[in-house]
Amino acid sequence: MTKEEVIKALSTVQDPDLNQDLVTLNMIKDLEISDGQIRFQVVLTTPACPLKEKIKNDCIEAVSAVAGEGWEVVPEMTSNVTAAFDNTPVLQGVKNVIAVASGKGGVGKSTVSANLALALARNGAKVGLLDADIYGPSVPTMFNCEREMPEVHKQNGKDIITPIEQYGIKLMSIGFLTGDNAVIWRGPMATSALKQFIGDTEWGELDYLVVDLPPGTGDIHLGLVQNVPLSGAVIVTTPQKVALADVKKGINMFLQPQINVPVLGIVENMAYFTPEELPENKYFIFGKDGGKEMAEKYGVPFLGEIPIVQSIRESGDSGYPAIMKEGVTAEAFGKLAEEVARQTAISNAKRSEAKQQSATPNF
Ligand SMILES: Nc1ncnc2c1ncn2[C@@H]1O[C@H](COP(=O)(O)OP(=O)(O)OP(=O)(O)O)[C@@H](O)[C@H]1O
Repeated sequence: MTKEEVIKALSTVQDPDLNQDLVTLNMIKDLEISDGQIRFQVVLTTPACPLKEKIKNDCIEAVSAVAGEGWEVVPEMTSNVTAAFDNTPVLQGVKNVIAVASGKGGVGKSTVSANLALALARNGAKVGLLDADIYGPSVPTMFNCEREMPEVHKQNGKDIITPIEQYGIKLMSIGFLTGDNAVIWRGPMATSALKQFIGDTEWGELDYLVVDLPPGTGDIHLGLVQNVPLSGAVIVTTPQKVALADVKKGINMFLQPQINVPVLGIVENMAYFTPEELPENKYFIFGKDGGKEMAEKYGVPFLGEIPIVQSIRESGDSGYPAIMKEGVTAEAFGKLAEEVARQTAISNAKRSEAKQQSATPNF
């Protein structure tokens, strides 16, 4: 067997999400052929790739078919999360900024943000969570670090904030800086405070920074999307008709031409009630499939359903997010994280393809 033959075989294996073969996508690294073994790395675009097993099996099948008997094919599945943009002046070192938004309050946006961030980290990614809900910061309570004060140091005459680390992710919330004192920010002041707060936090290297936005579609949102390079937005809704009507506003905000942020998809929170001890029993108390139908209507991906489970509320209040305990909720948030990571990778691939095409001269 030669390396060329192996590469040729691997160039028949497609990444089903990105619709290109692994060799063209530059995903094959460190190919070695020795002692009856063909070893290589497959570098996926996210550690949470739900297609990991399929791609691995496709590689083994394609190479084995060419190599024949007597060869063992050993792909090593690794990952390198793709970045939304190269060399952005804001948030350098942060590959993807994912905004979590909702058209209206109380749909569980903060709960989804916190558990999504932890689920991404559980799959091996470097993750930060920014609580941009400056009117009602909830990260300090949800992560049991209400008494923490982030360290501030001077760098080139500027105050730089070190985020708090808890449960393996980096956290920043205006709540850390204001304590119990409610802050009344007005439009432009809120935008500039938030901009400073984001830019002056030392995040270091992150694969994903999840941003929990305030509810609604106001000035803060516009300010944020204009000042921070967002990979995409996740819209949280509940199944009721009234909540779904607000989703439209949320989607439209991100898609308007001067904003133009891809909507990674819709997640339906509180999709149905389930008793934790009987997870197969599902009660669709607010109606069924509203989020899914909304996603279809607007042509955006449906990212998944999160059930209403008593422990989600309890764990949020006790500072120990639900995903940290095995069970039906950990499973639901795990699937959501896989889907968000997947849609981010797809969106990044589309963006870089469009960039290459616009850079290619048209003869
Ligand atoms: N799937 C769920 N099951 C049970 N309780 C939930 C679920 N999702 C959220 N909750 C609870 O609902 C309440 C509101 O959730 P959360 O604070 O996340 O909403 P929000 O949309 O961020 O609110 P706000 O608009 O105030 O920012 C919290 O007490 C939370 O624990």
